[in-house]
Amino acid sequence: MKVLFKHIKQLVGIDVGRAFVAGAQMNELNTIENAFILVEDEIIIDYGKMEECMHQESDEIVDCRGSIVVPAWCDSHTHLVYAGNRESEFVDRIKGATYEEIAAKGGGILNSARKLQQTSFDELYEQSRKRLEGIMRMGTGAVEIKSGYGLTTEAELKMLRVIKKLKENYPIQIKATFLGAHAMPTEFKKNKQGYTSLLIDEMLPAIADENLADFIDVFCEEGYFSVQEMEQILEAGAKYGLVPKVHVNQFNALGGIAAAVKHNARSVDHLEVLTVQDIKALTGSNTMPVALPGCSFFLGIPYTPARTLINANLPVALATDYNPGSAPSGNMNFVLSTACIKLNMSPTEAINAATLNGAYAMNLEDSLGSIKKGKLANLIITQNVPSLGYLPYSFGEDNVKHVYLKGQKIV
Ligand SMILES: N=CN[C@@H](CCC(=O)O)C(=O)O
Ligand SMILES: [Zn+2]
Repeated sequence: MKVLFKHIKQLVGIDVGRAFVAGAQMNELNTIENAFILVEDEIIIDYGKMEECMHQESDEIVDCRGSIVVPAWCDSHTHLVYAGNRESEFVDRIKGATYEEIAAKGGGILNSARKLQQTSFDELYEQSRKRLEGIMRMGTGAVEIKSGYGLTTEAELKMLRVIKKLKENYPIQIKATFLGAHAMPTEFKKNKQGYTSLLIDEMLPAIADENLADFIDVFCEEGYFSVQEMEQILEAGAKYGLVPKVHVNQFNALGGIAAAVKHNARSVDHLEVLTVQDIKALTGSNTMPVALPGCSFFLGIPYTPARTLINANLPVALATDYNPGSAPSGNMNFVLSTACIKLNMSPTEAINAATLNGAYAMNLEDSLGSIKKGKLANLIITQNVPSLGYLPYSFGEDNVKHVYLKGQKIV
């Protein structure tokens, strides 16, 4: 099946032959005015200027007059498989409690873990697939989903099996991350090494046995997992081929970034707190810094200093952090707006961060994140918008007209 997208006002994100873009490169996007794209089944097979389009053979034609076409968003950090919600904690925070105080009283991640442990596989799948369908409609074409609300072997496996079933049933590209080290279960509060051992000796082999994860994550933070514990867990994960993608520097800079880089982390995520040493550790590495502005917005904590990273010639990726506690939204369009408004990123930088750099943060840059012959046909066709910058500028407005994932029309 061949689909020809014609008369595209502006085709954005033409491949530049790099795995990711960093520093000043982030402010460049290759575009073609009045363009076409030809898709065969799942794959982009040609694109170019409309006047050079020779293709007569397509099965379907999509007239894109007035629309901009961009690669679908690549959301490299979510926890979208969860049970219920944490709306009551939201109200507690409005009344003055902090995220940390709520967690210290057994709320937060442990609250979500209790809910998830009591939820059946089928119910968890049902709740999660609705969120997945929601983000697809908003233009997300690739997503990373973490476990970490199970915190027992059985419940972690349940989460990862739900992710696997989502992968099988939807055209959106999904990567799975094992985040058993998300919080210390109450019964292990006085025996932290006991939980780390359970994670390493029981959970990891069981997950590897069913091939349920691509990445391994640890919440490296005061009151959660130390740098040393993180290193121990990452080393164990590496034995099963799991690549690190870690939560670091959300509230405190503990040296987790340097340790993650040492363990060849694909990405370091959050970075609301950042030191000169952290920048040094990232310089020259292959590790992608990932900013999560939706989390800063929702919790009222500092925003990741993206300008500092970009000015240091580093790359930045943007992701939603979609989860019930710190970012209950999977809307990448809002993340782009927030990145421009609060992180002082230009619209061009934000789009690179949400496409190619996001794909790199999931090890998907060979097949997604830019317009290239042979890459997957994951495309957003916008409404009739005046310019590319209008997308993040008009925050809250729905500028997505159509979404195609692997060549299939979603909306
Ligand atoms: N900070 C750690 N994990 C999640 C939040 C988890 C929760 O509050 O449920 C995050 O990335 O923000
Ligand atoms: Zn997270």
